[in-house]
Amino acid sequence: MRGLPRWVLVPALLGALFVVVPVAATVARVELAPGPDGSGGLWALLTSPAALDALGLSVRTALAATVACVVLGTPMALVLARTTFPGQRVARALVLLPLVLPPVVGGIALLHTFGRRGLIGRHLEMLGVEIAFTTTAVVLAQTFVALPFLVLSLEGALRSQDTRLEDVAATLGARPTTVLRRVTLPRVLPGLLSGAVLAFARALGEFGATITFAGALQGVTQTLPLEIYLQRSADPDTAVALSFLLVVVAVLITAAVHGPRLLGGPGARSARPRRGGPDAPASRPLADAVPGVGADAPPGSGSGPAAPRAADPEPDATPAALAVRAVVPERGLDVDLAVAPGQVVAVLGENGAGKSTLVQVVAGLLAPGTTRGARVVVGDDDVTRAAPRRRRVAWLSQRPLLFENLTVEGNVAFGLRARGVPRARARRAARAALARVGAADLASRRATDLSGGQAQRVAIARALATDPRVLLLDEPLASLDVGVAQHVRSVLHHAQRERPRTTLLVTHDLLDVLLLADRVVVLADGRVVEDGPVDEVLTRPRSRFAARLAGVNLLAGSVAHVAAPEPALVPAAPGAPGAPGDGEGDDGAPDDEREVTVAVEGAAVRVRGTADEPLGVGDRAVAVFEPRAVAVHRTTPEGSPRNAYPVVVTSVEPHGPLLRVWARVAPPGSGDGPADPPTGVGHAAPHLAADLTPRSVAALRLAPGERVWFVVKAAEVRVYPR
Ligand SMILES: Nc1ncnc2c1ncn2[C@@H]1O[C@H](COP(=O)(O)OP(=O)(O)OP(=O)(O)O)[C@@H](O)[C@H]1O
Repeated sequence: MRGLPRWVLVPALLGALFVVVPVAATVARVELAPGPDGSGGLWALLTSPAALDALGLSVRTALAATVACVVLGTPMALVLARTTFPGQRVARALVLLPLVLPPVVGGIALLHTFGRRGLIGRHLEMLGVEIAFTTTAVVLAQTFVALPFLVLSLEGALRSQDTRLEDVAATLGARPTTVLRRVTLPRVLPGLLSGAVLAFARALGEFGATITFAGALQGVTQTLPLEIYLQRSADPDTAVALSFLLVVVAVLITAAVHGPRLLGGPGARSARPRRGGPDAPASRPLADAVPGVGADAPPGSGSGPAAPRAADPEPDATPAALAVRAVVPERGLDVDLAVAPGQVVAVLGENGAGKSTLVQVVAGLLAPGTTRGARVVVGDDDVTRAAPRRRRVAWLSQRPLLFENLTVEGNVAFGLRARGVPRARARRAARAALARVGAADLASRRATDLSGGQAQRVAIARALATDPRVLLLDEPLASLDVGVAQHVRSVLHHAQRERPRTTLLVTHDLLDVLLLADRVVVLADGRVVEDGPVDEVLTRPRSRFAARLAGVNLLAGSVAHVAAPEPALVPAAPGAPGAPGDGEGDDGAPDDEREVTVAVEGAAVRVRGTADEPLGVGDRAVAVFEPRAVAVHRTTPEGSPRNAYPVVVTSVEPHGPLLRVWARVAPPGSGDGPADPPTGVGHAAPHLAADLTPRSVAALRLAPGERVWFVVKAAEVRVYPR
């Protein structure tokens, strides 16, 4: 009752009574014992030939209708839940029409379709096939009214599932049919069972369509509801006894299917997605449950340039290069990227920059666009049009996305089995892959019974077990605690050292970049804005994102002034002071250093610094300086050569023994003190950091919204071309 008002109980109870009392009233009317003349009595009534005929017919036809509903309804639910096509809403409404149609209307519709003069019936009759008023007609009528129940139930279950598991299965090499059989359907089994039960119950109780389309011939079309209806006036006791029987049959069947749920069976998994009893039938590896799995993907059966081969558990070939040109306008992505064999490229960028979209394009989950030249090439194979399973590109996302219906070993062996590796060999390889990530002891665990770090290690083993040519790591450590992330990071590090793989690593974490990557690519608004070796990008960032990652301030803009002499235009005579090779310029700085002033984008300010690369007026440039080089003043500072910026403090946060004060450059306000309003600074304005001691922060009374001045000496600012 927690969180619910007590009055809710009253209508809830009334509703329950409304359902239960009529059933109880019927049951109360049942005469169990025979009358004084020896006639009647429940047993005699139920075992009369007419009752037995009706019961047998009802159960047989309802079962047949349920099978028909499963066979037809499952694909219908899949199409409705997993595809989009024009007129889908209309199609869905039509499929569900029997739910709202009076059954007798359904019977008439069936008669006009399958009757002797019906649309299809007249052709069937020419072939000597008659359907109306036969047992087949009963099954058709029951299927007609019961089908929407299965479709609705299964479609709901399918829609609530995370489709990325199917994407993972596809990238591991599974064919669509294998994905459906081993990933999709096992996960929606409870929904399928509920739908089948509902369909059976509906078929068992079907009356209107049956009597219209099939009539009431004892033993042929006279099902239990029809028998009850016919006996109602002729023999009310028999009608009551048969009604009782229908209630008992319905209750028994519902309990039979839903019962295991209460005992921790397959249904239990939907109620408790993370935990389940070890005896649950669905917890068996599906490889055991489905004989011959993988037989539809024999080794080397694929066609096309990147056809899969049976994965070798032993590391083999040299890593493949990756080239991707992707233009996906609806996601704002326009990227051209080439990755050397075995290189680990950290893909960085703000939220929404396009990192995951790039990864999806490489994995084959998203087309690279229709622009000329759009392509994905792995090694020598152009896989632009190849299905994910044919690319041998493994994809690891933020969530481990393990297959819940499989054990840990079953998960890791999945890709190998999907590629046709025999079961025993796949299991051996899976155990070896688990051992490599330090998870050998987890092999027989259920995938749902793992911690986040364990699950992610298993996911890594699963990705590596198929020996992918390219590894896509989309923030695989993002959802882990710091300690666990460190462990998983070192697992990845060792895996890469043991067997270098061409890798795209999407991350927001500096440690990932430092420990795992060789190169950094920064995306902004779907474009590559920075690309270079890790050390270069972190020491000389040219994008705001890289600067923030490296913990330095960056002001981007264009060169407004270069102090004479222009570096490249006025070369000094060899040997003369300031000439190349003499080691020093006029001011004691290295001779190729020049003072450069940059007009900053997004703020009406300039920054002066030194550049050691040739730069001319108008060139795009970035000015970089450390937060510890920034002094903070309450009033406008005097003196030169200094850069001074009016800023509004946005936050103060701990940074080792210091405090980092974040502030946005803002036009000088009406004075010192709090800005009005404090948030009135545009988000495009440069965001700068200053590292101060807690004492200084207290003395300056720095708090969000305060207007102060950030001051940095020109000698502390390095300017680089963009
Ligand atoms: N399924 C989708 N359908 C349509 N647009 C999408 C979809 N997923 C992402 N987008 C859009 O595509 C752009 C790039 O998104 P993407 O997820 O690739 O960014 P990201 O750099 O990975 O971001 P994050 O760091 O938040 O994961 C964003 O504008 C986003 O809103």
